Amino acid sequence: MLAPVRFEGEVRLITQEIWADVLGYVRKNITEVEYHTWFAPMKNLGVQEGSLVLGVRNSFAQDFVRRQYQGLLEDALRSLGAQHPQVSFQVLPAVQEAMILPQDPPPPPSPPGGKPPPRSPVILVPGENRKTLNPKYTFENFVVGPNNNLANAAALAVADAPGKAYNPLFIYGDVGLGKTHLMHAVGHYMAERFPEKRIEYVSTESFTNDLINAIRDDRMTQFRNRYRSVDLLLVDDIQFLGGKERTQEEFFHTFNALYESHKQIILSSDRPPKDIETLAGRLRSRFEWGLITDIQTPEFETRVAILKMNAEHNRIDIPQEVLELIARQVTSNIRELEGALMRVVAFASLNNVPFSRAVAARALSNVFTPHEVKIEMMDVLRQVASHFNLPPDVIRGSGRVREVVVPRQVAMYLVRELTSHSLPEIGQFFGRDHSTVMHAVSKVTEQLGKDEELTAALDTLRRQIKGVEDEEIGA
Ligand SMILES: Nc1ncnc2c1ncn2[C@@H]1O[C@H](COP(=O)(O)OP(=O)(O)OP(=O)(O)O)[C@@H](O)[C@H]1O
Repeated sequence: MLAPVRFEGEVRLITQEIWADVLGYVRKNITEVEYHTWFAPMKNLGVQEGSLVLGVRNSFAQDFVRRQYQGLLEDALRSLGAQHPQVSFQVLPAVQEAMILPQDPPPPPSPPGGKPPPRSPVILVPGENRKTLNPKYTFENFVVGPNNNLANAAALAVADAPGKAYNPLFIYGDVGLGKTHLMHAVGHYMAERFPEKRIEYVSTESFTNDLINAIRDDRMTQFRNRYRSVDLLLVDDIQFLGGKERTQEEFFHTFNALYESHKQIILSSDRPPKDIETLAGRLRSRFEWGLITDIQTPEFETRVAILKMNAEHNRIDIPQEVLELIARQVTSNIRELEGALMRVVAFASLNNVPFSRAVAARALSNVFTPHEVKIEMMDVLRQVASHFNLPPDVIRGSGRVREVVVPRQVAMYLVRELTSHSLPEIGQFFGRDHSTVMHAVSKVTEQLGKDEELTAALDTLRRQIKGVEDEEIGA
């Protein structure tokens, strides 16, 4: 997802997602010919000292693009929130240039009317059996929480005893919750232990397209060999089989062939087999033969842990409170959660400012509207505790000295104001009953306007809790 780039000085990153937004903006403002000539081959090299560095093929392109398009690129960055956008260009060394060209040469054409050339014998080189797997999607990189621990345990069991533990393993859940990641993790695990095993990962869409092409080109034997000779078959988004009779028929035979020879099958779907409409009964029942497990949306702590792991992975030093703010804003899709983190990283890099809650709130304000920010009681407690320089547990504890009582009342007051929790819920959180909360709220209300220090503290705290401090974000 990220394009981490090491520079001599500061290491900065910019996401492919942001780069895609920049390209989208540019494309709307120039002709297609210009776009394909100058922008399609460009490479995003990341951000260095607030400047977006773009790789171009040679010094001619460097001069031309600088003269013609620098302003447009800066406008694009401005539209994404950069306050002082800067763009610079670097001629790519030959190796990096190669990376922007298509990786695989096109397949040689089949001789007209003749059979396709025979397949050369397959020699597996290390890693060859997992070339369709995303290197990032391993068990080590999978954060386990209450939302996915069953699916994770099932995947581990399958990885340990492929074809024996649960066959098929059927993982379902909403978009972007880690189904593909877990499937690939099994693949990596198996590839490491058994380098000679054949592993095939395919989306249902690719399986369908392969089938259509095989029928069209009269290559059904090849098609069948490909899918029926594997040791581990991973099929993503199997719900797309619904309504495709011919593909279902072919998949049915593939499934049987693998199952009968004790080869492992893992399927992912956005819903359980019983909810896949127009799926042939015999396939549905086969999908139910093994184990069906789901992945739910992750809770707050798991979301923070995922962000933390991502940041560490990319060597980004980002404060916990910023991660927490991001985790509160994106609650239901881990792909979006990771995108939000990268948006914040890119925003801070482009504006050359350190990470803070304010920067994160600004970076995400175009994507997530403030009313979506859900404030938790713990947020309020943490901010109040840090404002008064007390540990959160002391505020919730039994201390009755003024230095603790006032912050406790302020915390209760702000929880009442900023969350929708009821008085008894707030009381329970603070280990008190609801009448204590009512008392705290009226005590603080009484002081408002009279006690300037308290009023100012409340204002600051409110802004901090909402992540909208008024600090100037520009460099
Ligand atoms: N528990 C987790 N720990 C770490 N990263 C995770 C976790 N769950 C998901 N991710 C990350 O979230 C992103 C989306 O995950 P993935 O593609 O596996 O989702 P999916 O459920 O297959 O989505 P879709 O239904 O769109 O195919 C990936 O980058 C993945 O690494």
